[in-house]
Amino acid sequence: MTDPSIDLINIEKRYGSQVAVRGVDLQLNASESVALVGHNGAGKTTLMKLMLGLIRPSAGTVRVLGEDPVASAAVRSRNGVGFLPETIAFNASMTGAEVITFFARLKGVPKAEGRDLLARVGLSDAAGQRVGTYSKGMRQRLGLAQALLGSPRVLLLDEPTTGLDPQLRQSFYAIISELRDAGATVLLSSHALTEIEGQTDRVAIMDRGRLIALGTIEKLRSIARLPVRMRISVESRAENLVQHLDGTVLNVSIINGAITGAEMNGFTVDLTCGDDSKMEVVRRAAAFGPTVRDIEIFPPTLDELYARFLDGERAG
Ligand SMILES: Nc1ncnc2c1ncn2[C@@H]1O[C@H](COP(=O)(O)OP(=O)(O)OP(=O)(O)O)[C@@H](O)[C@H]1O
Repeated sequence: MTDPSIDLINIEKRYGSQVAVRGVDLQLNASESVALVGHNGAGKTTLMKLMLGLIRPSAGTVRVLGEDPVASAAVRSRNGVGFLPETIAFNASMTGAEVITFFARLKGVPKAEGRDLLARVGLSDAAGQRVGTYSKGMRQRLGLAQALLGSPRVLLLDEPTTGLDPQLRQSFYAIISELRDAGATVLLSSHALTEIEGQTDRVAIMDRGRLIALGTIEKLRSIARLPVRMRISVESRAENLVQHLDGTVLNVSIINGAITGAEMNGFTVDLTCGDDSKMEVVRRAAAFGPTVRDIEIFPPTLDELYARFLDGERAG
């Protein structure tokens, strides 16, 4: 097994009496993308700053590409890290091409790579335009292009899709997947839970400086044990199906309580059930006969899982 690209061991970061991050253990590997989610002030940016070596931990160990990122000798690992900050300001009087050439020079990367990256983020046509005339989405794409200079093995992106329209977001996530497939480690922070669902391999949930959950969405679902929602569509009256299910299947509770409340348009039944009784409900519904037209299953969303983990943490 290869060493993790990012290795945080029992990290604490204090600002005076304020504890920004505490007890964080986090290992990220090559060829994986991870979303870091949490409320404002949860500690996401602080973790990224620690990984970048911009600040030192008050306690614990940070290793990025095998090195302490704060150490002056850590040039190799610093060159292997790309970063897109939450807000990035460029010189408004420079063109996009000039900006990317400037950053390419700083990183010791050939100018041609900057041009290629502008094309990759869809800014070729605007390369000769002053950045001051760019829209927020264009500036964000320019920021992403500078973060990608030098083919970094680790990419840290702080709320990267803010200001991007849905189409740009899709192309942004396509770029992230390509980089991940090519072996990079991608960590991106986000508040947009609906948007990141299915876009990253793992999700890390932070709350008030602590890492309270980490895993694939399937793993988080199995830990959270939230109910699954189901929608069954029938050709005949839905009440008959409800009567067939109710009392025959354990752990089935009808949304809105009363059986009649479970009907929608007379032909649709919404149910919730435990994940472990989901298949039993499907079997029973299928046994109801050919009048069952469709069975849809809605597992808990990342939004719901996030709320559940936060509630659990705050209650416990
Ligand atoms: N330089 C600093 N001095 C003092 N406190 C700080 C400093 N930087 C961060 N903090 C505090 O540390 C905590 C974590 O902040 P951080 O910026 O890491 O959160 P975040 O999860 O990135 O939030 P957001 O989603 O708003 O960007 C907050 O309570 C914040 O006020």
